[in-house]
Amino acid sequence: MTSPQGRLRPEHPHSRRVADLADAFALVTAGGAGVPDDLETTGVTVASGDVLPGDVFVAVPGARTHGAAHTAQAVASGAVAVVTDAAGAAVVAGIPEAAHLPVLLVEDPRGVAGHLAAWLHDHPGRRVTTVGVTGTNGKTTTTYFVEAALRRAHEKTVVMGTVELRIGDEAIESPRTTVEAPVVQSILAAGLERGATAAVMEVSSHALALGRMNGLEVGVAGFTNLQRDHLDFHGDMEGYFQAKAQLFRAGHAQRAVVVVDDAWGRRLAEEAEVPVDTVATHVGAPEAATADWAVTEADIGLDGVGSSFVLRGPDGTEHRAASPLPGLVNVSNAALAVVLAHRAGVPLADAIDAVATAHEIPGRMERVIERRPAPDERPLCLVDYAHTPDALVLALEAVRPITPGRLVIVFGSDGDRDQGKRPIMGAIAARLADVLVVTDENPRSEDPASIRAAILSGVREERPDLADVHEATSRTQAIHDALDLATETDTIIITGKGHEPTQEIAGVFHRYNDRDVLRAADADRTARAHEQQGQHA
Ligand SMILES: CC(=O)N[C@H]1[C@@H](OP(=O)(O)OP(=O)(O)OC[C@H]2O[C@@H](n3ccc(=O)[nH]c3=O)[C@H](O)[C@@H]2O)O[C@H](CO)[C@@H](O)[C@@H]1O[C@H](C)C(=O)N[C@@H](C)C(=O)N[C@H](CCC(=O)O)C(=O)O
Ligand SMILES: Nc1ncnc2c1ncn2[C@@H]1O[C@H](COP(=O)(O)OP(=O)(O)OP(=O)(O)O)[C@@H](O)[C@H]1O
Repeated sequence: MTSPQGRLRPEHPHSRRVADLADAFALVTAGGAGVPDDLETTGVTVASGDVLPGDVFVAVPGARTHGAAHTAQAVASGAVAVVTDAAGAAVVAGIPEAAHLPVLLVEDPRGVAGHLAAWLHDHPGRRVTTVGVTGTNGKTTTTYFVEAALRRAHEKTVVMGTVELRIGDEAIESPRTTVEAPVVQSILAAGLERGATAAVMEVSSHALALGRMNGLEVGVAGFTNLQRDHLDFHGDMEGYFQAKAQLFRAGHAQRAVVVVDDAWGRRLAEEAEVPVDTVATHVGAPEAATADWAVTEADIGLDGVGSSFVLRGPDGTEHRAASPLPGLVNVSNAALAVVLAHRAGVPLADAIDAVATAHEIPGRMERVIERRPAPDERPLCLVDYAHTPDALVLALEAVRPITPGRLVIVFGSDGDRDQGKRPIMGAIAARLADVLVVTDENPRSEDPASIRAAILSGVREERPDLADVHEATSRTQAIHDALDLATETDTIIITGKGHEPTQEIAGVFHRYNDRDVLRAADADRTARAHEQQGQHA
């Protein structure tokens, strides 16, 4: 079966000789067998399940398996050659289906994969305007803000991120925040083929640590912030910072825009190897005096939801701007996006105008049910992706000012991920929300009840009597419970899963989406109300 990513490959890919690829990267063949002179390739992949006929299969050693062990599947799908390390070549030598294939040796197959793909597709990243956004929180929101601005100057754009992979209006679900390096290159190549002239992408720390950006030098790199997350992978904050910092080295970006609200951003701006625009987004903070760009005023509550703000530019000129989404964090994201898009060539006024009206960002403070008075009587219901302690604080603080009644939160915490944050998240919710419904997020291989217990231990620190604290053993039930508990003056915020289309429980991905469940629960209540009215009539 072809991976859906195949749909975002170029329809008419460059065809290049495998011998030229070997020459270009000084690759030697394992065991002395040569590369047939007329052997051509049209694609590169690191995943055997994604191979299309004509691909070079780059077999990468991983934490779980060596890609080389999956060469038979790659061959069956039409791989024409294998690039791998010595250990991989030894594995391939034992696979009869691969006996006819040239095997090219390289020390670091994962590191070279993006460069091979960039070479094959003739460096598509050099022929489109590119923006990459990294940081713990705000990547998705900022990316969509930037895309809205880029669209003022480019008819067709490419978006790659957590929510989707999209060329113009053609989108597929994204398997992760940043796809493998050869996929980045083939999507850019497909974008160019279909007339896209600009691309904006989210860049995760995993991507930087695992070479997924190799082969691409983005035009402008953006940094939002660095907060506790992914310590299971990076070990400590220093390791996490160093991974992010790679995007700001020569060869990875031409220039950068860095939010300097936190100490990590200030350090990054100092250590970056490329020209940097600094942006201070906290009104009155000391950084505002020295940053190139600064938010000098911000008012929450524009249209009852978003915020208006003033952005001072490097020449001292003040620009009136706005964020369409609630909370000061989105002022931060909007300010960063405006400067990123401007540095990527969009006139400043157009960038400001476009960002101010970029409402639709899936699962990011998404307004799913509007506040409605009786007879319907519904609370305002938001779906938000906050899944780190800092993001949770900011999300709850953003929603408090637009909540006349009680703040109701439905939340959980991921299984098989940083365990330390569970009680911290519980304590934050207990402190900043009024009513808590503790439930599951993606339990993965863990026992869901023990994850909830860890969250509840943090809740108890703040609220020993567990008043207004509920536990629901399914997320769907939790959402129904929240709707039962809330009245029209309350706000329900469902955090942690955002746009996610599935819930992973015990190794199985179930179709699940907070927004859809919320809408169904809302429709269910409406139907029940009508039924009751019918009975009373
Ligand atoms: C920690 C991490 O990122 N691991 C990635 C890493 O896994 P790994 O080194 O263990 O690789 P492996 O599974 O042993 O496989 C080795 C090689 O064999 C290949 N293979 C494997 C099986 C097979 O049948 N056929 C095949 O070809 C794989 O494609 C791979 O190239 O390399 C694999 C492919 O090369 C990735 O699939 C895998 O991402 C896993 C799925 C993952 O969950 N990554 C997450 C943590 C991630 O990257 N998240 C960030 C966002 C984080 C955030 O901000 O929230 C992201 O960018 O999405
Ligand atoms: N600039 C910011 N600073 C802190 N928190 C933020 C910021 N922007 C957004 N958030 C919070 O973090 C959550 C995630 O936002 P968003 O999806 O834009 O970030 P992300 O970096 O893409 O996260 P992920 O990589 O986990 O998808 C939001 O729902 C919001 O609550």
